[in-house]
Amino acid sequence: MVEFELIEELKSLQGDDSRVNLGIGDDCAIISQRTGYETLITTDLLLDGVHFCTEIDSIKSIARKSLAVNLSDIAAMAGRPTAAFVSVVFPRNWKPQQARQLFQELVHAANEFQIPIAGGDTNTWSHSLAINISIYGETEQGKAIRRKGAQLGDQICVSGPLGGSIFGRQFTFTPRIAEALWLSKNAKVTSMIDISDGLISDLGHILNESKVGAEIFTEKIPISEDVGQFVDETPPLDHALSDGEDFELLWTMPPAELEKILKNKSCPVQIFPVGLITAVPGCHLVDERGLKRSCSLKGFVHKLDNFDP
Ligand SMILES: Nc1ncnc2c1ncn2[C@@H]1O[C@H](COP(=O)(O)OP(=O)(O)O)[C@@H](O)[C@H]1O
Ligand SMILES: Cc1ncc(C[n+]2csc(CCOP(=O)(O)OP(=O)(O)O)c2C)c(N)n1
Ligand SMILES: [Mg+2]
Repeated sequence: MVEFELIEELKSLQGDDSRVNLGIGDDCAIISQRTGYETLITTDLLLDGVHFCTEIDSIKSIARKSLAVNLSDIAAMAGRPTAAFVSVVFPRNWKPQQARQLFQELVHAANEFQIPIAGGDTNTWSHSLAINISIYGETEQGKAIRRKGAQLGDQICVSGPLGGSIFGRQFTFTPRIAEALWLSKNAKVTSMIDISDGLISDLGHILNESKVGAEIFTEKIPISEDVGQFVDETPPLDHALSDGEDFELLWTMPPAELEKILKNKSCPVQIFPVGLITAVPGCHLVDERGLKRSCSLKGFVHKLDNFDP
C-alpha cells in the first residue's frame, strides 16, 4: 500500500463540508474568510513515546487525542474550529490495515468534534509514529481571548479537576470549546489558556504575558480522583499543579464577573476559583492556614539532552 491509496481512502471517508471550499486532493485547501471574523491557526505535534505509546494505547485513542489537544488550543482562545489538517508519519513496518485504521479513527474523531479534515500530508519512515495536526478556526473580530490581559485583583479559575491524566483522561477529555464560547459570550474574561503542561506552568505564561503575579489557594485546587492511582511519594496537590495534559481551561476575570456567572443557572462551565492576580511577581501558594510560599513546581517541558534548566 502506498501514500496515494491511503490519501484516497481518507478523502472518500471525509465527506463535503460547507466550511471548506476545496478539501483533500489539491496543492492547497481553500477556505473562505467570513467578514467580521479573524482566523485562528494552531498546530501541535504528537510523538510515539512522548504523547502516547503505540505499544499500549489503541489507534483510536491516539487519533482522538491528536485532534483533541489541538482543539483545546482553539478553545483556549474562545474560537470555533473550521477545519483540520492532519499530517502523519507512519512507521514503514506498519501493516496497511494499521495505517488505514488510523485514518479511519481520525475521521471518526473529526466527526465527533464536528470538524472537517481539509488536508494534510502522509509520509513513511523507519522510526516511530508521529502525527502533526493543524487546526484553523475563527473568532469574531477582536474577540479572541489571549494569555495577555490578566488584571490586578482578577480571580483565577479552572474548569475541572486536575492531575493524573496519564491514567486515561489524556485520551478521553473533551476539549472545552463550548465552555470557552459560553464564557466569552457571557462574561468579561481577561486572559485564558488551556492546561497542557500543568497549572503552574501554564499560569506562568499568563503571568509573564500579563506582567502580573498570582496567589493560588491550595485548598481550592480541584484534585482529580485519578491522582489516587499514583503509587509515588509526590503529594496529590503537586500532581494536580504540575502533571499536565488536563486540557482544562485556566482563565482570569474580575471578581464581579465571576459572581455573575456563578449565579447564572444556565452556565455550562464547571468553575473552580483557585486564586487571585496580584502585583507581586511570580506565583505564590497560600495554604489553609494562610502561610505563603513561592512556588517552585514546574510542569512538563520538552528537553534536549544537554539542556540545563
Ligand atoms: N517550532 C516553532 N516554530 C514557531 N513557533 C513555535 C514553534 N514551537 C512553538 N511555537 C509557538 O510558541 C507558542 C507556544 O507554544 P506551545 O508552548 O507549544 O503552546 P501550546 O501549549 O498552546 O501548544 C505558540 O505560539 C507556538 O505557535
Ligand atoms: C508516553 C507519555 N509520556 C508522558 C506523557 C505526559 N506528557 C507528555 S507531553 C505532556 C505535556 C504536553 O505536551 P506538549 O507537547 O508540551 O503540548 P503543548 O504544550 O505544546 O500543547 C505531558 C504531560 C504522556 N502523555 N505519555
Ligand atoms: Mg504546542
